[in-house]
Amino acid sequence: MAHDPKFIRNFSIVAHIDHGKSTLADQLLLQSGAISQREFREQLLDDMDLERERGITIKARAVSLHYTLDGQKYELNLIDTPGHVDFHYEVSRSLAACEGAILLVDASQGVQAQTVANAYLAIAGDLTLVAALNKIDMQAARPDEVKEEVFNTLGLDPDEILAVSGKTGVGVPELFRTLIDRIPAPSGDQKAPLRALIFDSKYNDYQGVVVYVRVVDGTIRVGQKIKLMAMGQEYEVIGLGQFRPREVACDELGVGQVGFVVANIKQLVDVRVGDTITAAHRGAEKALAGYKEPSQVVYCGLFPATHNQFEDLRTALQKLALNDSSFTFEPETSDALGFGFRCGFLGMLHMEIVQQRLERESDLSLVQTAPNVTYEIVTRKGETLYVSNPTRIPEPGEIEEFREPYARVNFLIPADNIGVIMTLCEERRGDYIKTDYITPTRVIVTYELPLAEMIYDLYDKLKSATRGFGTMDYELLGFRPNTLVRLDVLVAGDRVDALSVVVHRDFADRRGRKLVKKLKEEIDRHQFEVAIQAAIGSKVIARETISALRKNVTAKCYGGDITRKRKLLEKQKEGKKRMKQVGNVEISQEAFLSVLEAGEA
Ligand SMILES: Nc1nc2c(ncn2[C@@H]2O[C@H](COP(=O)(O)OP(=O)(O)OP(=O)(O)O)[C@@H](O)[C@H]2O)c(=O)[nH]1
Repeated sequence: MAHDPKFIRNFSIVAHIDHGKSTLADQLLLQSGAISQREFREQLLDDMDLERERGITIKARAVSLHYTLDGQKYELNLIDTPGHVDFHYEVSRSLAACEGAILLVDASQGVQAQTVANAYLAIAGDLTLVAALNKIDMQAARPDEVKEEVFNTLGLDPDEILAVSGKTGVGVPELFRTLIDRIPAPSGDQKAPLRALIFDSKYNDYQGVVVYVRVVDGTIRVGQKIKLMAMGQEYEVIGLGQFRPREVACDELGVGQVGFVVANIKQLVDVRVGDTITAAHRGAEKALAGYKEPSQVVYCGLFPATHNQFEDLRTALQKLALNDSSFTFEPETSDALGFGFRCGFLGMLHMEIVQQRLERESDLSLVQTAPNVTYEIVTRKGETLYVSNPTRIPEPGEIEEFREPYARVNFLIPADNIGVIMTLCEERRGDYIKTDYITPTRVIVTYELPLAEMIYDLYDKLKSATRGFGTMDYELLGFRPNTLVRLDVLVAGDRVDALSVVVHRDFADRRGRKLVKKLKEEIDRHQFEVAIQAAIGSKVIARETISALRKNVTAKCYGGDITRKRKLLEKQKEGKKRMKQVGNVEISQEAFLSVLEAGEA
């Protein structure tokens, strides 16, 4: 097939989570003949187990399909994007390879926080937006109102908004026509030296690194020597192809085409997403505009529950990093927990996913410390430090200014819930910015909040406060100074480094009291009395005591009641996996995370 860019369209689907992107993508494949009815039902695009279970797309994918409109054959390249707020970064990098995007909105749920956020990402990337209401087969669909919401939030013309069903396929032929009519064809220079944008990469046991590219200028050919411009490395192209959705090999990819390159690249770290591929001989002078590095915003320590599994954990992390270059890890030593790793993630959901994959794929049992953010600290000596581990925070006397990251958060909620959301944010040291009505009953409330106050449970709190109807989105704003202190915990007189947290001074006393109380509940009684203290520097601000176990209590527990005994044993077995011996005291995984709950207002 000739690669006339005139007949190529590159686009993404952007939507709020669960608004039906994957289903629509599959429907596009079905209606273009790329997959069969049976395959359609099997949800082809989400091939990771975890994704399927959780119903979210984690990694961006690119699929090429061929569609004939009015006798002309078109190549349509669909680049799938994740919808969750943690994965903004992946959305932007996928969008950079496109000229257009389908903005998909669930016709019953209406505009949600990530509908707005993702639409803005597409607009910022100068893409043509094709708005479509999805799930119009549903009884609860309310197309007219939702069109109005799209108009009020994004200013898109209601008359141009399509209505489709990814499930039944209704409206999809018209969607194809609109995509072809409205999205501009790629406009590269066929004669110029090769420039291809790397928008994703994936590790594969057989081929090494598979690089996803969009050719901007020139042509890439099998056998050609190429250079990755940022890294400066040269490789020979040993394979090229497209996903349709199965791998289909080809000899070359021309202007505007999207496909994959195999070139004997050994490790994911050798490739930088956003880099430009050019020819090794007489290549392009100037690279394409790359994009930002992913920024890890949440950190936590991961420690093997048993001491001898450190190397296993390292192996497991390295393996995972082969396919996810957006999380980081480095060795960390904790007095309390021994050897482990400090890991950085794009957000809370990302953290949860990584942890689950680790446990699932490597049979490790892990102890996780409370997540925290990175702090910017200016010392009395004038140095600026970035600290993502509370135990590394200098003593109070050495700190000139203590700064924490802030985010601007948009809550899209029913107007009835404005009050609860405001209370939620005020309790979390939020600064109110504004309220915008998108319809008389739905609003966007904007706050600026310390990131540390958001990472644990803000999302869950929002969901329960709005009975599931509220959604949120955030963008990082940078660091701001605050009166922050490190709160330490001493168990039986020893500081347990893994329990240290950073808190605002005004909340420290209350937090300290709650924390020791919570720990008292979480730590089992021992044969001796255990004191639990919260301290700032050397000043103890709260204390609880776990009294010693009396012999006859155990005797009773392990006595006649057989079901109770069994339950106890089971619980013990379960708990054992995640217990850590700290000095003479056993501390459970729950206790390590309880520092978070103690943060709740
Ligand atoms: N009735 C109806 N249900 C749909 C339609 N499209 C998707 N769904 C359902 O909506 C849910 C979410 O669909 P997905 O395609 O997984 O949504 P998604 O946007 O890809 O989700 P993420 O990748 O997690 O963002 C699934 O239960 C689908 O079966 C539709 O047109 N009609």
